[in-house]
Amino acid sequence: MHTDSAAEPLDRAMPRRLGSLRLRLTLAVPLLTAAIVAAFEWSGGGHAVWLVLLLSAAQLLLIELWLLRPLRQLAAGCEAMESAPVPLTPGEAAPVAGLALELDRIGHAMRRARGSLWQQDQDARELRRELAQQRTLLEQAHAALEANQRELASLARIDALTGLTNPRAFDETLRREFKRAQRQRGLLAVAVLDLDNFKQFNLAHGTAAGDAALQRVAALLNERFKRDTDVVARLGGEEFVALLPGFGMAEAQGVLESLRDELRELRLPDGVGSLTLSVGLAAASPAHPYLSAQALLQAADEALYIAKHAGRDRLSLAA
Ligand SMILES: Nc1nc2c(ncn2[C@@H]2O[C@H](COP(=O)(O)OP(=O)(O)OP(=O)(O)O)[C@@H](O)[C@H]2O)c(=O)[nH]1
Repeated sequence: MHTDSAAEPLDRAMPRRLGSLRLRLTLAVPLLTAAIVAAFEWSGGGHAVWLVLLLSAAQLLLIELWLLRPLRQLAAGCEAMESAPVPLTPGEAAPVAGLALELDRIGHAMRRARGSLWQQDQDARELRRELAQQRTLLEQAHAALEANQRELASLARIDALTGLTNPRAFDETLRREFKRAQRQRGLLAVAVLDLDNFKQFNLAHGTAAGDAALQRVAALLNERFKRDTDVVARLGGEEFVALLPGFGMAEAQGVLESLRDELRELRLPDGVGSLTLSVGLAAASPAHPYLSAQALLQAADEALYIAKHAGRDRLSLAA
């Protein structure tokens, strides 16, 4: 066996060495056997027995050197690869000769490859875990964003102080209900309600008391106009509006007069006096149509103006 073959790539060295073994078996051993037979015949059955014995011994020696020893080394290499932990660095490798050394190197390379695959598998698992965490965080952020958007949308439609519908949302509803009433030839009443002398109320009791009063009035409006189709909004300051689908002038007037009475009796927080209300009312019907939702609201607003100028604390009907 040649030890300089350590530098040769293993995939080429292995077949070459096995081929060499096969050659020795097929050529050298039969030749020696033939020589032994020839010597035996030449000796004439016993005159040169020593030569036959010598050739037989040489054959046995060659078989031992060329065949059995390499095979033993091969077996030893295989056993070493299976059982003994082979050091990872070539410098630490035990000196194993020839084919066994090559087998040892193959085993060593395979173990390194297996170690590298295992490491890659671990890395992939870690990466998957991180990806799952990132996805969870992303989903949480998405949910928070949606909640914020919902809150913003709701803030955009609701008056912060009273919780009533705000003017923008009211405008949309008014247009929708007006078209519906037109389509169905139904009734639609709109009342604009304004607290009287609220500036003085604020001055007398303070802005906080004014805020509390506005909230109390809003709650009362919600209680009085609570059909599914009723909408109450705060237009701004101390001004409110009620949209009453299905109500004509007479029904709306009855409800609003009751409301004004209730408001006068309303117990305000901290017992800070009382409030009165001026109301302008307009109602659209097939007999009294309006050109647009805006025209209907304006008519109610003009009626409120008349109520204020007539002395406040009253309800005025649009012409
Ligand atoms: N406390 C409080 N006051 C408000 C709010 N918004 C508007 N106001 C006050 O409401 C008052 C409205 O005054 P005006 O427009 O003169 O109306 P008024 O005093 O009620 O007089 P008339 O409407 O003519 O009866 C002002 O003093 C505003 O500062 C609010 O959110 N909270």
